[in-house]
Amino acid sequence: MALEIRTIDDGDLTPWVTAMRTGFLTAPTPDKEEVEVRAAGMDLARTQGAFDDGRCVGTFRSHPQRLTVPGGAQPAVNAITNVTVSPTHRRRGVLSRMMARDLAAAKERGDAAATLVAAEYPIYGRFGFGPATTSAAWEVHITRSALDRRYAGPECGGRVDFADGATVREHGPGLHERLRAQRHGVVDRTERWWRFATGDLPSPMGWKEPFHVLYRSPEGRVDGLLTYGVEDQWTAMQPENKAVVRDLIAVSPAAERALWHYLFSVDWITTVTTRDRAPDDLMPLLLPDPRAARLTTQADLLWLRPLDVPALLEARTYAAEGSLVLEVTDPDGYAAGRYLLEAGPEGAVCSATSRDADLTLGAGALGSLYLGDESAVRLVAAGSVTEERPGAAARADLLLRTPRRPWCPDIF
Ligand SMILES: CC(=O)SCCNC(=O)CCNC(=O)[C@H](O)C(C)(C)COP(=O)(O)OP(=O)(O)OC[C@H]1O[C@@H](n2cnc3c(N)ncnc32)[C@H](O)[C@@H]1OP(=O)(O)O
Repeated sequence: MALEIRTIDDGDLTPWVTAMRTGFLTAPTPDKEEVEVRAAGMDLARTQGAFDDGRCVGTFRSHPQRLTVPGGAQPAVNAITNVTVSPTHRRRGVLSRMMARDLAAAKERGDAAATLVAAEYPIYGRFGFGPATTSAAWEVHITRSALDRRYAGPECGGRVDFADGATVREHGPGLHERLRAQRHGVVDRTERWWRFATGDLPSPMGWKEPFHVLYRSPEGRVDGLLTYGVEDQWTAMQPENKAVVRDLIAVSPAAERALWHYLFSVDWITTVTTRDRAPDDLMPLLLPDPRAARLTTQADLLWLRPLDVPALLEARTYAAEGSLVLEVTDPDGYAAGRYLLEAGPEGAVCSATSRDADLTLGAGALGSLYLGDESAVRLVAAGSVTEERPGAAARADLLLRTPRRPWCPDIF
């Protein structure tokens, strides 16, 4: 019997979760509670399974997402996740078939783009995705930072207090909404996200209660949240505890500085590790010796696949006034065309044109340039974008690049 790819129904949930766990190399059999918790967050109409003789061997699902773009707009995008094909069925085009179905549905729905976090770099370029944000992980050796650890609370009258999970669920979503309005690359967090982060829903990935700390401004506004765990370690009667940051979001520099400074000052903690930060994170600059913050990983995080080029380019703002003609190639057709972008700090107009192109680029390269993290000049030098008119790549960079780099703090 030929391999069947279809959306799943309630009766498929346990085999579907089993197949996903198999693909992700975790113990295959889920317990009932995990299946129920996962099912509550799935839209079955957007959840595909691949079935071989009735056995689920492939998983794929998507969900609605809001992505903040430069300027603060938050267009609807199609977020893809839980992609697996069992090792017994890999490299037979199963992923390609599920991806084709999902992208067609997203285009039909009018989503401006599709997004995902790639398990491995080589998988998604062929489907028109390009790496659009960079993620950084640091290990901070506090004793080498020359930081004054005498800490008497935040500057300017703000305050830092511990919070329980319920308080985080009360204040976190509003704080995150404010962050989303000001930082491009950030994606929305659902109520479920906050429940998982605070232990209110059992996480399939396991959960250990962390410490939550809120920063309040002098006016009493919650402007920052820090969530961290601690790994206990003592050597020769000396504390060498490690704080592992799970989340640090702030909507003012004062809040950001206060939360880092607080964490760097906690007794017994000599090392702080943090992942999924922006590559231009403020944190190293808060240390008298920034070399004490060692960059342990720097890699792509959010991948973006343009589906509606005019809608996407019109959603963001630009660093300068200018125009650009882009010839976008896309074997799947969704983003293909020649577009005139007339851009400026207040927004842009983008429409099909017959004018000569300034740059020729694939959908994935446009995905990489869109949030401002990548440089067109660099992609031309690497051979993945063609400059049709001298100076066009530098002009594209003047328009597209952003003062702060995009940051996607969440893996989904
Ligand atoms: C958003 C997320 O969920 S990311 C998680 C992705 N999942 C994983 O990494 C789990 C482990 N891996 C898997 O489950 C599978 O190998 C998948 C999903 C990555 C690929 O599924 P497959 O059905 O084998 O992919 P498919 O056969 O459609 O491959 C299409 C093309 O991509 C290539 N490809 C697929 N996966 C990879 C990979 N990991 N590395 C390099 N190339 C790859 C194939 O070689 C093929 O190339 P070709 O057309 O030139 O022959």
